[in-house]
Amino acid sequence: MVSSILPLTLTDVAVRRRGKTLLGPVDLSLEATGLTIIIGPNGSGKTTLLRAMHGVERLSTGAVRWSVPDEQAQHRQAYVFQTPIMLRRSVADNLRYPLQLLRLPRAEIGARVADWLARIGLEERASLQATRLSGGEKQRLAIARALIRRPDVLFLDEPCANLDGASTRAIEALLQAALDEKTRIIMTTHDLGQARRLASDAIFMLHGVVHEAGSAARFFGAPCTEELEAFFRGDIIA
Ligand SMILES: Nc1ncnc2c1ncn2[C@@H]1O[C@H](COP(=O)(O)OP(=O)(O)OP(=O)(O)O)[C@@H](O)[C@H]1O
Repeated sequence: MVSSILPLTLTDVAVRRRGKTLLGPVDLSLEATGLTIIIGPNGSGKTTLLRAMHGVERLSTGAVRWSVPDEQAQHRQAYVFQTPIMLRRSVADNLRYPLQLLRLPRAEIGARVADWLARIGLEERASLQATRLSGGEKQRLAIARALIRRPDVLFLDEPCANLDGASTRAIEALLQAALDEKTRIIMTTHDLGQARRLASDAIFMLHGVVHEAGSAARFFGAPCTEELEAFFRGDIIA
């Protein structure tokens, strides 16, 4: 494996639509390892920031750079949406598809699919149409379908929105295993408990800009701004 596509650097990144600034200016650098949590009130720009990092949001100014050329970096990252999108195929075929696109040998595809079916506990449902799975199962499958390609970086937008405790735990276990395998994870969440459980570093978005950022211990233990303290208390932030 060639060296990581990280660090990721955002320089003066802004996204404006119809005269309104949705994001920025943002200057950020994300190191090679760990899990970054992006938190903030509704509409603060979390998803826009995530999409900008992934290269799917048209920038009005600035640049997003990886340590390798953009095209290479694109191939080595994956993005999982808040509402998982299932191919109208079986559960196993949903896992097989990204590997077929990579033109991996059949035996390798078979082995990886079997491994991931077991990891997400869906071996018995391998031939079921994926659209029939429950919300939690769909999200596990969507994450597995992203990780099966072994990306350097996994972006997740609110992966546990609307999921119960058991489903959330199952997804957090998947993310922890991915971290152990050195996948870099960058995700948004509204769940502060989840943020504390998973983050190695965190970003607090407010009104489209990074209001505060830092290592998890400092960020959660000793927030620097009144707004972040208020957000942790559950106050409404204007
Ligand atoms: N394509 C677009 N055109 C115009 N406005 C947009 C567009 N996409 C997002 N917005 C607006 O940009 C702002 C930031 O949206 P974004 O989805 O990034 O926020 P968020 O922090 O992820 O919010 P939430 O927590 O509700 O998911 C919001 O006010 C949203 O309505």
